[in-house]
Amino acid sequence: MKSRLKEVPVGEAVGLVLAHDLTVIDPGKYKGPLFRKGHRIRREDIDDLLRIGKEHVYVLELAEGELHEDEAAQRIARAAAGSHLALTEPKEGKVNLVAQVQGLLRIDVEAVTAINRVEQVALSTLRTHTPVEKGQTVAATRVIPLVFPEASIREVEDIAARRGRPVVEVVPFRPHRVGIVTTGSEVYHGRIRDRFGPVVREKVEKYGSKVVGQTFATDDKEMIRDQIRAFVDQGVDMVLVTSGMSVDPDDRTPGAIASLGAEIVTYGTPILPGTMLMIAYYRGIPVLGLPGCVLHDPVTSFDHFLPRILAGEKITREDVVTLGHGGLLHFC
Ligand SMILES: Nc1nc2c(c(=O)[nH]1)N[C@H]1C(S)=C(S)[C@@H](COP(=O)(O)OP(=O)(O)OC[C@H]3O[C@@H](n4cnc5c(N)ncnc54)[C@H](O)[C@@H]3O)O[C@H]1N2
Ligand code: MOO
Repeated sequence: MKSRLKEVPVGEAVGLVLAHDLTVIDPGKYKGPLFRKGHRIRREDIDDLLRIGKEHVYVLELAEGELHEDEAAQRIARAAAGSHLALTEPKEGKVNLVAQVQGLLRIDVEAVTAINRVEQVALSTLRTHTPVEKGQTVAATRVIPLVFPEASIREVEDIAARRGRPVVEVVPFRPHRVGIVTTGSEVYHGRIRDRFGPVVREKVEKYGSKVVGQTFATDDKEMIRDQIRAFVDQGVDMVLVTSGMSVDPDDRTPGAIASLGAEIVTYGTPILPGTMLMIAYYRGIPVLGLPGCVLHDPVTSFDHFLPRILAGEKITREDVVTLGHGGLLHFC
């Protein structure tokens, strides 16, 4: 049986779903809907309905196997939401997923596509790996028609359940203790003032981590290497080495990181600016070589990888090579 219209006295309409818009006219002041089609009538609405002359209303009777849009949206949102997300109350068939903590948004992109293949379902999200703030809406779902087949919702629920991981989740950042090694003889000898330290510190602290020390090295491979090792010996959770990442004879940072015997995940990323970034792990601790552009470009490859690492991800070569599509942030 399909849903159908039914006339009921307003007194008996509480909890039922209005089948059409109800318009109120206040002469000279307002003309517009008092309640919209799909509104679930509440006890406190009865006086308003009687005041505009409605003693009876048309309501929708849902048939077996049919859901109201609000309930359908709620079930999709519940199926998709993983940890650290809250659902808003449904409104006009729409439910938002709101981050409950600051952290890294992780999306199962394939699952989102599979869910959107189900007819008349819409699930939209921010891009995966976006750093999000507490209170930020990270995804929203809605169904298109007012009355929705429950079978389609079950299809969505099955897709989500089969993936074995949340479709949408927020992973909180873990506080890291960070050491900065600033390279460059011009900075070491005081020919120019260090501007890299403050830039990196601000980015790290924005995500709740702490810079526990900054040391300075000339363009000398051994000196840079020893300062990285000293931070790791001291027990930091991450080392960031600034500049000296290019191809000039005085660019010693990649060689210094390699000479530690670190596992080099990548020297080079398909994100621009920030192509000359290095990601390595030394005794399990992430060591990043930051190219000069991190100093002068507001958004670079570093801004992509930093939140992922702070959320506990171990970056792989595959993670890096798949970033070319959309990796052109701007020309530099
Ligand atoms: N032939 C090529 N040249 C360059 C390439 C390339 O692929 N081939 N890549 C370019 C790209 S992209 C970038 S990014 C930079 C990489 O720069 P470096 O990491 O080597 O940075 P430096 O040359 O050491 O420094 C750049 C600039 O910034 C000043 N600087 C560095 N550290 C500090 C600091 N702590 N405080 C203030 N200022 C600092 C430094 O004095 C230089 O002027 O290479 C391109 N070239
Ligand atoms: O590597 Mo530069 O790091 O693209 O601007």
